[in-house]
Amino acid sequence: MDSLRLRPSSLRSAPGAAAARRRDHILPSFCSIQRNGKGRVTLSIQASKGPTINHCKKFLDWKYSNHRISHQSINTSAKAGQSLQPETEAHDPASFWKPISSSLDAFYRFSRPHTIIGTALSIVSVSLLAVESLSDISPLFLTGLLEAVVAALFMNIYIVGLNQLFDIEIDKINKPTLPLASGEYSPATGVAIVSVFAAMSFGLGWVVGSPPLFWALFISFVLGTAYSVNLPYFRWKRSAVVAALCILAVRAVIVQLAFFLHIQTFVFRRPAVFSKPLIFATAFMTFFSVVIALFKDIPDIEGDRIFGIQSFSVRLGQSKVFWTCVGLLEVAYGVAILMGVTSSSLWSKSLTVVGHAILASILWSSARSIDLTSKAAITSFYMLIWRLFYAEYLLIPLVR
Ligand SMILES: CC(C)=CCC/C(C)=C/CC/C(C)=C/CC/C(C)=C/COP(=O)(O)OP(=O)(O)O
Ligand SMILES: O=C(O)Cc1cc(O)ccc1O
Repeated sequence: MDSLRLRPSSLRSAPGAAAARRRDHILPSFCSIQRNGKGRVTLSIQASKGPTINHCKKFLDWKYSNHRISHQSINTSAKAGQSLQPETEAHDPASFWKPISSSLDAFYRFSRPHTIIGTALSIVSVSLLAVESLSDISPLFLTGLLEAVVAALFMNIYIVGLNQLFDIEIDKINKPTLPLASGEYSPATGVAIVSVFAAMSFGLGWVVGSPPLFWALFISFVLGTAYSVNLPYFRWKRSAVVAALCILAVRAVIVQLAFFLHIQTFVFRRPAVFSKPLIFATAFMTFFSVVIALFKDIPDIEGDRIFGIQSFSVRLGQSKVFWTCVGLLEVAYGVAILMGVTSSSLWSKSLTVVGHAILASILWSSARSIDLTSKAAITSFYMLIWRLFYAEYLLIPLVR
């Protein structure tokens, strides 16, 4: 651990101390703060995560912007741009891998892995709905599926990356470990990454030549852009209803219908038939998309309030939104169980009923024990919702 020492006076007497105190808990994963009895504040940097002194200065600049603290008042032996890793490690072979692993770590966080897993699983799952017999699982099918998944993941990275580019200030409060908010990525790096991924997604969609795939990418691009960009008539995330509709349109409608049509009509060259499991998947994911759209903002009310984002949690309160989400999912599970009961196939009936009953009870027992005053608990519950989303896509191909 290397450390930066701040002048004690700058943290005690400066104006705006209350505002800065509110930010005291906001630290990127590589920083921690200790105060001693004499009012001296030490910010410790975990060198293994690879931040440079510039990252730390940028972060301190923001965090203590209400204090009279300048770059000059930070005492450190490291020079600007220099990594905080100790010099003795310079020739250590392990130090060769550190920048690589910290870049991979930053890109991993930038890609919002929970959304990536959700997109990949959902496309594989709906593609399987077009499979009629084992002989359909051919190289033709696997290539068509792979092309669709890769193109969608590129677009997913564009959408979530663009969102981070336009939310840098909000994320400094709500999600300070995201690489643009923490200063690990400069805005120029962010712009370069999202541009390359959008271009690769459209490039792949164009080369494949599947109309449903191309339209799926294009509509997701338009909605993902309109959701985040700060231009007149856009930044639809400001309105909770429009924001939820964007997510619903992509996750509930486009993913189910367009990716099914890509496999059914473009890969298999069969007529489009909207089967019972496909209608079930679209209806179920309508509930799930609304829940994701509402729930993702529950832990974020502090930053959203400051930046005028009128999320349902900001308007109605966290507890109301939390229980609405749990209620919506329980209703969806109830409908799924009823659908399972009406199935003519015994194995599908049993798996659908038992599977959904298990998921519904996991949700209910976790909801009853949550501490809604803890941001960490709400965030981990949000991840449980994503795991239930993944589990649903494992069940959907079994619905007959
Ligand atoms: C290409 C295909 C078919 C899928 C992409 C899969 C995605 C990303 C679907 C979501 C569609 C969409 C319009 C999303 C916009 C939502 C978004 C970027 C939400 C981020 O919400 P914020 O609350 O702003 O951000 P944080 O969660 O980072 O706080
Ligand atoms: O993908 C989605 O359905 C919505 C979404 C949720 C989230 O927590 C972060 C990014 C994002 O796009």
